[in-house]
Amino acid sequence: MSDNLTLDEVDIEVFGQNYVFEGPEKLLEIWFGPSPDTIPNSLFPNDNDDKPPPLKTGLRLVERVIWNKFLELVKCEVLNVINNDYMDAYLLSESSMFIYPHKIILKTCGTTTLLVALPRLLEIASEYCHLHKVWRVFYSRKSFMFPERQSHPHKNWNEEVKFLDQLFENGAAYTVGKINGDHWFLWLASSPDEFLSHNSSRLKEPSHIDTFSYPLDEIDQKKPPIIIDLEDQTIEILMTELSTTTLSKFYHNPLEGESGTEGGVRIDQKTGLCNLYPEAQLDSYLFKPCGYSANGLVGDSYFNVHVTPEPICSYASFETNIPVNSGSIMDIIRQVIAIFEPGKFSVTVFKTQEGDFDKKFLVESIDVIDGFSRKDRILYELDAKPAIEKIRQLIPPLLPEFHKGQAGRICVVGGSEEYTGAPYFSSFSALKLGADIAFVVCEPTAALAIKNYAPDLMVHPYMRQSGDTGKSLEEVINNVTGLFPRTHVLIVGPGLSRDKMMLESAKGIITKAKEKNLPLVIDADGLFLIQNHPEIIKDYPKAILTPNIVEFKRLCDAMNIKLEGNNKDDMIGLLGQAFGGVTIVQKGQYDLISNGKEVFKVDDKGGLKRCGGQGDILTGLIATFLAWGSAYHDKLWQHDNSISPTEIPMLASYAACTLMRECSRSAFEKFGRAVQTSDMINEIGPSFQKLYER
Ligand SMILES: NC(=O)C1=CN([C@@H]2O[C@H](COP(=O)(O)OP(=O)(O)OC[C@H]3O[C@@H](n4cnc5c(N)ncnc54)[C@H](OP(=O)(O)O)[C@@H]3O)[C@@H](O)[C@H]2O)[C@@H](O)CC1
Ligand SMILES: Nc1ncnc2c1ncn2[C@@H]1O[C@H](COP(=O)(O)OP(=O)(O)OP(=O)(O)O)[C@@H](O)[C@H]1O
Repeated sequence: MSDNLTLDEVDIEVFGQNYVFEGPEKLLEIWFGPSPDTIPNSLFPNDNDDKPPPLKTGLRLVERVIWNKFLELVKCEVLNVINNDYMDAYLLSESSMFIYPHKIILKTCGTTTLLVALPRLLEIASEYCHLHKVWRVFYSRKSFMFPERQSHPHKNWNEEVKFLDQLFENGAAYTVGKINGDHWFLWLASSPDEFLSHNSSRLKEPSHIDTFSYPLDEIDQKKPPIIIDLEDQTIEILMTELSTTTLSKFYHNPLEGESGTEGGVRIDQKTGLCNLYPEAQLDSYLFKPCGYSANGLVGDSYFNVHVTPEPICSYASFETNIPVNSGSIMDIIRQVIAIFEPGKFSVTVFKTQEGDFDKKFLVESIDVIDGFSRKDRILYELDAKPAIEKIRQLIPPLLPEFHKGQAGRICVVGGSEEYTGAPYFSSFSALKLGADIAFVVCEPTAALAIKNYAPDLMVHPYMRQSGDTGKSLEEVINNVTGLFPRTHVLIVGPGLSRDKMMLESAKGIITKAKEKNLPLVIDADGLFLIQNHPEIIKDYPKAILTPNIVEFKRLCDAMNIKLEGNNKDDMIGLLGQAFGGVTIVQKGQYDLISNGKEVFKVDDKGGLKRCGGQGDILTGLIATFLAWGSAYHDKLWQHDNSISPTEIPMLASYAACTLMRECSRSAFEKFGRAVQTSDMINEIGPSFQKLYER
């Protein structure tokens, strides 16, 4: 840059009078699987080591010359490549490309023709990596500054959507923000039949999109099912009207040294960009006469920075998938803003999962920055979680023609001299969620207490503890099974106690329930019974076991599943397999749900008080969702019957776990340390409304 010329004059001298550059990038993410280990032929060196595997698999096997050719279609070229164990990061003449084994992220600015190259990208994945199916696709960009300069299909959003829709069926296109101001376009599609924990959007089956779940009859006993943690988060800070002082730093001044990589390093230091993530492996580049790009790698995450410093179209972007939380997001925004001194900026946080903080809270935590006034704050839920969408279909509508009992009749077998709260929590939660009728079958002294808490419950004092006179084991079992014609789902265990007669009765009741094909939820002392007699429940796919951490370990011991040599999170799949397709709900800091074939993970935020009885609420919730699943298959109301009966236990468990955590979160928010299980029961209605009512 000449000392005597203004930046505008430099631009005119170098580029000519009408030169402008389109800084805002097009961003494409193609996922061929949820994680590197879902990609065929992943080369994991040892199953047992904790250190990350080399991950030099999948898309990373494609040779550089192939990518070079591919990038010609995009109209950009490679300037430099860096890599680490997790990915290869390409610095491009027009932005960046990140290649993981299972996904590719391509971001290009100017008048590049990114989408034109997409069919070739799918061919490359198929030809060189045997990746014939795509699992998730995102395409997004901010509204262009100079749309008239773009080429097909980027001339307008409708053309881009049409282009993508032709490649993948049932994509969803969104516009977010002010149509007559800054706005964003987003197109996305993901696999239709997800076995996942949470929050990614879901569409119907596109030609290139498929899932990776195992059919039950193909279970490989040695291989644990894949655990899908879809946590993925991208933050973008897009800045315009950068200060002249800042802009001048991104011009090449021959007196200071070379441009290119050497110049990039100079800029990193001059601007403080190298301090954003001091631990990052940084690859930066100064263009001639101006402009700057950088890729940074931090473990399995990246960031990139691109700067268009011409004053007439000044623009800088910062993007990262390095996780932030609501505490640290302001720090990173402030740091970036301080470096670029923009006149205007926008922040986009794209999250597939709430993780350890509420997304609403995250958006609200993006505070006002000194010197700026906020014009807009938008929380946009792009699409419901796939499982949630299915669960919504299972919820019976409230119709005037329905009669008493059709929306669910739940029977809880539990409640002893010692424990009266547990069966009450379980049965009352079922009612609060929307079951019509709840019975409690318990020991006579417990019956008195429970009748006093809740006249809404029907309490049958049929159970007997050892030493009680007046009823034989057979009579007890017959009395309880007499309720079966009026029962949709049976819960066994809350407050049952470990009394021998109570456990023997429970055993007989479970056996009879199986003969009647009744869905079963087994918890607490019911699990103690199963731990000693796993054969009672083995191979009964209509059973759900809900162990806490201690009960889970005992069940694993009973089924001879050893922790040594197995990843902690793999155990649930193995236990589900060992029980022959019974659904296991492993409760804890996060909940894992598995039928031995798939694993759902639920880590939505819960409260911080661990009062006794929360597990009992969960059983009541699961049972009600199960009852609704039966009503769905009995065609109680009109629907498309798209959900198979075998999906119900996993979906019901998922629904109940998400709901339970939301109840505990909201009750804790109100009462803090004083919160009680009964306060959580009061949150069932509002929480259900929030999560599941349309
Ligand atoms: N209000 C009522 O009426 C309620 C009644 N209930 C009924 O009580 C009955 C017994 O149920 P339970 O859970 O106390 O027995 P069980 O699992 O054998 O635990 C034994 C020991 O294991 C431990 N431990 C347990 N959980 C753990 C964890 N997550 N993480 C770590 N450790 C854990 C813990 O050991 P500690 O902490 O004392 O060392 C505990 O003492 C059953 O009928 C149930 O339905 C409950 O539903 C609550 C509300
Ligand atoms: N550390 C945690 N963080 C968040 N939620 C948790 C945590 N631990 C348990 N939970 C939730 O609390 C509920 C009950 O789980 P818990 O492990 O306490 O079962 P439990 O011992 O059978 O309960 P109960 O007291 O009814 O016998 C579950 O929904 C679980 O997800």
